[in-house]
Amino acid sequence: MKRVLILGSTGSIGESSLDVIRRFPERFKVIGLVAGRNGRKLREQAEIFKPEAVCLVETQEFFSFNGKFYTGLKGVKELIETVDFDICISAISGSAGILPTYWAAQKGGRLALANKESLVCAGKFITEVAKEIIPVDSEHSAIFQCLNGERKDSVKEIILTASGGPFRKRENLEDVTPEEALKHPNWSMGTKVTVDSATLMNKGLEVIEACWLFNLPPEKVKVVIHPQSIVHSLVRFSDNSVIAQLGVPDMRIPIAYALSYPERLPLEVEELRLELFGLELTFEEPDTERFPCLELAYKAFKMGYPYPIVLNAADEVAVESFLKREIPFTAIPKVIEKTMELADFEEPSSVEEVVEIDRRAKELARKVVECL
Ligand SMILES: NC(=O)C1=CN([C@@H]2O[C@H](COP(=O)(O)OP(=O)(O)OC[C@H]3O[C@@H](n4cnc5c(N)ncnc54)[C@H](OP(=O)(O)O)[C@@H]3O)[C@@H](O)[C@H]2O)C=CC1
Ligand SMILES: CC(=O)[C@@H](O)[C@H](O)COP(=O)(O)O
Ligand SMILES: [Mn+2]
Repeated sequence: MKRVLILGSTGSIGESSLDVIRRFPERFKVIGLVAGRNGRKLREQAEIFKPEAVCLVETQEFFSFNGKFYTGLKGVKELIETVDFDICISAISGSAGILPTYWAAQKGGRLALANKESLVCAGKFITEVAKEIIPVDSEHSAIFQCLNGERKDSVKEIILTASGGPFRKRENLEDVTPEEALKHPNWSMGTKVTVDSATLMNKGLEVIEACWLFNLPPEKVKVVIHPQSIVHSLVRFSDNSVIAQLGVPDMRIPIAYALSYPERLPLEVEELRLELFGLELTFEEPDTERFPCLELAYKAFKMGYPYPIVLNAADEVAVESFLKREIPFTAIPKVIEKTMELADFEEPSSVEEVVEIDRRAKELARKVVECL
């Protein structure tokens, strides 16, 4: 029986994780749940899964519950230190996930990682302390599966697939609305990652995530647009064999794999039936002129610390401003580029310094937004 802690249990990945765990009660037990501000949903989850401890980080709200109740960021730290878990699913959205992910990695056990922002910003520190990281992000889970049993020196390059988002074919991006940006063609996800998919920043963050996870230089991490989101990613080997992982777009598949690796669970989700649907699998180059965020991410990673932290912070501010209709969709990459230009921060020497740079870079990005 594996004891599972979920950071971000009330979100899209959190709920899909609970759905997987619920199907295998003999294999997994929920031991702790951490959420931001959705006390109502956390309470329902606590009633069903009966964890030893819960934490609401962003409100002082409290509900009576037969276990330990923590609040605030200090509360997450205490919960992680106190609760004895085998697997932590890291699924808080954004840079709010950096410290909880780091603390969970430090504690030992398996880190089932969905929160890509924590690797983008603090990959150096998290990979230093983590005992085992199994990716949950669909592309990285695909790469991880393709690399299974292969020698690292046989890898020529990895190829991340990107759906291209809802605006792949749209001429004019100036008048894009938040409602349109929140309609992902294939995946149902939280708001931040959905808008990032529409700008291609999600793929940029995933390139950096892949560099840390698989210890590869950015030159060996490529991106191809694949609008059907069936091929989740590919690896090209030294003999020019290409191995890919395919499946229906359902996050319960990579979540289940991260929980059960090296085994596979008998997971009842929709089968991929290519012959029934006459499904076409197509691939094309990303359009980096209309979607500059992808190139900005490569640039930030090549520039090194602290630029990936600044990139991510500015993106979070820009996405929030776009969703509040303060800036147009096309201003998102402009805010990020300008914030990176103005940023004058030192290289961080600890995860606490990463968090401080994130805070200051967000302040700077807000000023950039005001000046637009
Ligand atoms: N959704 C998906 O299919 C995929 C997501 N990912 C990544 O997984 C992560 C989560 O994404 P997703 O589930 O879509 O996001 P959601 O927005 O659906 O959920 C975010 C979760 O984080 C919690 N949260 C937010 N802020 C804080 C905070 N300060 N402290 C503690 N908890 C907080 C929310 O709590 P509350 O709601 O209670 O406020 C919620 O539980 C992201 O990094 C994303 O990029 C990666 C691949 C696929
Ligand atoms: C499901 C998942 O892993 C998301 O990160 C997904 O990749 C988003 O789709 P895009 O390919 O459009 O970024
Ligand atoms: Mn992904």
